Amino acid sequence: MKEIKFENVRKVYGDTEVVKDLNFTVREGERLILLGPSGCGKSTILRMIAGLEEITSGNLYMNGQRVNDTPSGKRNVSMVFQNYALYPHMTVKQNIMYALKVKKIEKKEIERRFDFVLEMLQLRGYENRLPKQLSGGQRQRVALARATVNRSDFFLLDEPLSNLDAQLRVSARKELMKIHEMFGQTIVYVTHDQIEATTFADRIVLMYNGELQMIDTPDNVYHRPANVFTAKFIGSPPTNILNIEYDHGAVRIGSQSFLLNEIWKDYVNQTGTNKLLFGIRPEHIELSPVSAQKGVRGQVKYIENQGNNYGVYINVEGQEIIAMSESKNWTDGQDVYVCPVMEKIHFFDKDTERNIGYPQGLEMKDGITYSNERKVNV
Ligand SMILES: Nc1ncnc2c1ncn2[C@@H]1O[C@H](COP(=O)(O)OP(=O)(O)OP(=O)(O)O)[C@@H](O)[C@H]1O
Repeated sequence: MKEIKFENVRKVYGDTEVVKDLNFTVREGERLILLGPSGCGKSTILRMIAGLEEITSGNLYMNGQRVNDTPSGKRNVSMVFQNYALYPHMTVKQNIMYALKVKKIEKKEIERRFDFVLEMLQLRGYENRLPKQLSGGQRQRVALARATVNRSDFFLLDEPLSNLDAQLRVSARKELMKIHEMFGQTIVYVTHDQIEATTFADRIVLMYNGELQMIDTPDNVYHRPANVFTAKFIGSPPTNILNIEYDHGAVRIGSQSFLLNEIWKDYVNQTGTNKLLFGIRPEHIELSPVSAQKGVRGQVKYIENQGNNYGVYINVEGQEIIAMSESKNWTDGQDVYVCPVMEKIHFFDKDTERNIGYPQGLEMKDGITYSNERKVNV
């Protein structure tokens, strides 16, 4: 059971609680990404799993065993750091083989593993070089190779690709996927890059300020955000979060309103709350230059060229809304009707900022089935 379980885990430095009451399980063989802004506690969590950081309170289980007091060397983990942490005075070969020698693995088996990993990570010909004689990408592959030959149950990576350029990152990610397919380790991977997270993860743990915000698949984190923070953190530009008045199926922004479809109307009415925030992603808004019943009127503030699309910034009664448009033919000050796509809207409780959930049977246009559960954090 290559599982990692956090049970009420806290980490405190002096007076500061940097990880707060953490409860989640990393499933056997999954690729779990720890994602969140700088300082949210991602590396601390990873280092607690590795045994490099003491746990202040709570329990950490690996393979079903409580490991709070188990030294790092006995946890069956391999780790890759952002700065690779290669031994500078050792050659590529010595760096990769070092841990195996320490573990007293048979010489023939060491050579076999070394040969395999050299081939897989395209390091043949570099065996006798020192780290300083390698490029960043090559050093990164040596660090991956060193972690791979160990064949440990748990593979921990802390921003392993952040020193690489965009192209090298893509190929390194593919190599990591290959390693995972072959050895099926449980992977915990820290990044603050959401593209990296969504392309690599089976599930994402989104952290903020030491607190777990949501744990779910990349699709659900994007389409079914558990709370306002998740909705705003995932996606670029971020989800529009608007102050609204809700009244029996009408969503009012200032003096204007639009009607929800029946399925949403029934759902929100049944929750019995009208203290709501409204969420819609920029890419889920249709813009119309002419009056539209499904929308509210605003004025274009400015246009941002985003390469393949244009971000249109719109003022709706004092609130700013960003919408994506394929057209750049919008002029500053022009009236525009903002029409949210009903299948893609979100409501959050104004006080708790938690998502109130989604109506059963809400049809998603892209054919993917999302969880309709009321996602309250985990
Ligand atoms: N040894 C330490 N002593 C005191 N505070 C620390 C220590 N290590 C980390 N912290 C604090 O704990 C918080 C979480 O740090 P951590 O490195 O886990 O964040 P992170 O999410 O990995 O950030 P980044 O993406 O910038 O690496 C930060 O506020 C940091 O300043």
